[in-house]
Amino acid sequence: MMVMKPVRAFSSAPALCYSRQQSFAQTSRGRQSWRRSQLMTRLWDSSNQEQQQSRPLSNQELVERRLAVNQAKRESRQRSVQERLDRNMKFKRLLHNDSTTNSDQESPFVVPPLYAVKIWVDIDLRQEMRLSGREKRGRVFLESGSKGVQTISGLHQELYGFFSALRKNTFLLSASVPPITADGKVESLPPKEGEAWTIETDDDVIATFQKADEFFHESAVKLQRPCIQINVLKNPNAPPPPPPPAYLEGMADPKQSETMTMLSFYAFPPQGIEDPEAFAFDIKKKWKPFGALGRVYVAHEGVNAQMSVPTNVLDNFMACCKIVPELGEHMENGINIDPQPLTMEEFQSAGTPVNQKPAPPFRNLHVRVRSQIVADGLDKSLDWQSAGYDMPPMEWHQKIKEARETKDTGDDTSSPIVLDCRNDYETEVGIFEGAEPLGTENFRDSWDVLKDRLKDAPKDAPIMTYCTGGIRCVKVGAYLTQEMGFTNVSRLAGGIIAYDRTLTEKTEDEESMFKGTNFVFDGRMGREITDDTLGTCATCGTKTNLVSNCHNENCHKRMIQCADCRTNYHGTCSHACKTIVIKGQAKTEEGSTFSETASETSSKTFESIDDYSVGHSTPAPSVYAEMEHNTRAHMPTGAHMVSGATQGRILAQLASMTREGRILELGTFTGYATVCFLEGARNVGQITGVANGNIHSGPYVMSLERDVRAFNIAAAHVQAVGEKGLGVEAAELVCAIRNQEVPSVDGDFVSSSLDGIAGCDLLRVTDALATVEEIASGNGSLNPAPFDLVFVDADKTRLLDYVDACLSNDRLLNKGGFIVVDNVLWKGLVVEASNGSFSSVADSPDDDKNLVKKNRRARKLANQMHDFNSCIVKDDRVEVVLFPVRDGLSVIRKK
Ligand SMILES: C[S@@+](CC[C@H](N)C(=O)[O-])C[C@H]1O[C@@H](n2cnc3c(N)ncnc32)[C@H](O)[C@@H]1O
Repeated sequence: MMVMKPVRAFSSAPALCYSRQQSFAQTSRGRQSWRRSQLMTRLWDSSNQEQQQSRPLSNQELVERRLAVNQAKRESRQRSVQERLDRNMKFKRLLHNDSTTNSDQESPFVVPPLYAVKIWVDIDLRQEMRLSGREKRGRVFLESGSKGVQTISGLHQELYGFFSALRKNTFLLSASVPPITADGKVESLPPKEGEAWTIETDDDVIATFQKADEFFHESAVKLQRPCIQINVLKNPNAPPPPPPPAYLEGMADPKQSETMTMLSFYAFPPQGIEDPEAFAFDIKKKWKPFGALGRVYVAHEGVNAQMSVPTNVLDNFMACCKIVPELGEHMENGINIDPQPLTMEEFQSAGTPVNQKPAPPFRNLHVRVRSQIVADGLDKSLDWQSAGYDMPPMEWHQKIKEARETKDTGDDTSSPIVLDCRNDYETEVGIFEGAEPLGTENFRDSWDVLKDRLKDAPKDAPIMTYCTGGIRCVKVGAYLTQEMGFTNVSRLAGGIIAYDRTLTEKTEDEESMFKGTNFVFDGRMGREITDDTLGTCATCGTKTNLVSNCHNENCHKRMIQCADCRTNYHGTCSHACKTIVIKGQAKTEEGSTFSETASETSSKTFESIDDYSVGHSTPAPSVYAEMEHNTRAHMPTGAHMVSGATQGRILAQLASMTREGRILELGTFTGYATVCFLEGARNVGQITGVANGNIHSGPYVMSLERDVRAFNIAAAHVQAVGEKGLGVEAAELVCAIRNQEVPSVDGDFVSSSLDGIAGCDLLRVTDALATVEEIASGNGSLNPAPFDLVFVDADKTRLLDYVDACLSNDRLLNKGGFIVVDNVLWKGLVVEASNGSFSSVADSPDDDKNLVKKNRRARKLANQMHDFNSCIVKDDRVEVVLFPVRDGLSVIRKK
């Protein structure tokens, strides 16, 4: 678990940068940075400052510092939005009470005096601002009197809070008396000619609210409170929006691009990057229109980027990079472009598969601030501008060819020393002829290797270095010349990527001196340059050039592994990691397999009560983890719906406690809980001695599902369990489902049984509620013997109907039986629902439409869940215990 350090831990070098920041603060970017540094200065622990002054920021500190700044900004924005929302909510409640308890017009303001302000927005401005529905039908309540809005800036603030897209100086305000319908409803219509007055000054604001008061008292129609309409009009004199930068002119729509181009570049600008955070923020914003993806590192020393850009906007992207002062001419060798763009289809599967599914090389654009763009581990910074000769690829090609020929003649005394400055796993799958690998596991180890390798070399020995894209050789070149005193150092300009491209572009049928695969730092993990297979699978020893990272997050070792082993080992490097991945746990001893390793707990330390509780509960058989993995592989977007280990154990235990082990599940999904129930029902059968349970008697599970795909996966799972039980063999069988197309069930019905004791039927239905109501009515085709436990886990909006079907008579659920309802805490939001105000899913002006929609749905469901919980606890036909496990599980006993 990641533990956030307290803010105090940001002990970097405020005083060190202080004077520089003061002069820097005179520029506009400087001012931004200045404000940020001021904020940070407040966060720093002054007692630590002096001793920390000269220490450069560590990577971790930089990251934490950025997180803290962003967090502070987010919190402050959220606070102000929340305050507005709370206030409006409070007003609405007060107004509601007021209107229900006090309709006396003589004293309308029992609650704080409020104005109902209708907001009408000019059509042009509406379109420009792309207003949401709520904004178009604007209404706010503003307090009057000393707490109310009395100034023009106060009124502007209210409007900025209301319209997230409203920009300073782009609008004018006027006010008018709103039209009132005969039954007292306040409408919001465009103001009539000559009936509106402008609001420009504080006096206009006061006069406007006075007018509202007058209208309230004089209106022929009875009004609940004073109201006024504020009109937001487009300012004809507003300065035109700045023209788009030249590099965006005439740009194609990146979404229409048929191909993606992979590229990389780096820059070590001589002046460095003054404020990496501001730079990262700026550059991300600049690149947004291009739909670029990738991973970019920014540090004081420069920029290092691996990206993919839609090919139809590549020229615009490059033009944009050129005018950024820190990039531009400092992008050594320009932008390193992969010779062959990928079609969109190729791109979608060019990355390393995730959960055995195709994945693109990049999914997002990450621009991250680091302490260095290539971590070198040196204790001082060298002059990156002076790093030897940047040798053009064709010259390099000739030199390597000559070296080969010389070597063939047996005289290689004058040959250059060619050093491959990449790590061992990169060198293993591809290398230049005649090159010597440094054989490092990490770039930081290069210096000792170089010292050792070159200790006897004359200072004028020709040394040629290369790496993937050239950036590492800048550091190696600087080290060799400045620290070791070599005078004849050259580096392959643009690295292997540029070599490959240049050779392809400039020659026909010229033999590449680089053999094998060029490892690249994006999801492709390699680009084949020649078909030589040089690597050896670390797991089985066959020849392969495939490189991947171990899927066990705690290991993540980069390794060479063939496609078969990748599948068999679940993308991990060893049996140990495979077991961890399968079990979804973080710690297992080397060599253990699927076994239920309760003994591991004795030596384990625990980080939380949850961790401790899991560690001291009998572990679930490994087949369950396999089912979860299959769900993630085949239905990734719904994988969170699976009950999972903790809840699954509770469900199995509850099923084991029932009288006859008869369980009905509503919402099978991929069958995880179904198998838990089968396990419990089997346990009951083993005690009672009743076997071969079925729809009419004995231990039996019926589960209803409407989704075909989920149904098919669940069918495969329960059938595997029916065939192999719950042990290791079942785990292997279930695991095998992962890599195959799940077979479609012929029909809507699948039967299985666990250990010949507990029977199971999966039914595909159109609507579980209709089916249970039919069973409860006794008039349908299904007439199962009553169940002991009904697990309600289908649609969450009709819970009371499902429960009613269980309680209306005893056909569906036995007396003394249990109804178990999942998700009753709805991500903890029921607490906020019960308070009538949501803070964690409140709308914020910065939220995009999707988030607004998601939050609205979350609030709606939380309210419904709260209503259900409030209702069921008052129902005297049942007794309820709400367990705060996972997303909340209510166990309801039918009296
Ligand atoms: C939360 S998941 C069930 C998870 C499963 N019980 C488990 O614990 O692993 C809910 C499932 O109910 C299904 N569902 C939702 N509404 C339904 C309905 N009216 N009839 C049948 N199935 C429904 C969904 O397709 C989904 O697969």
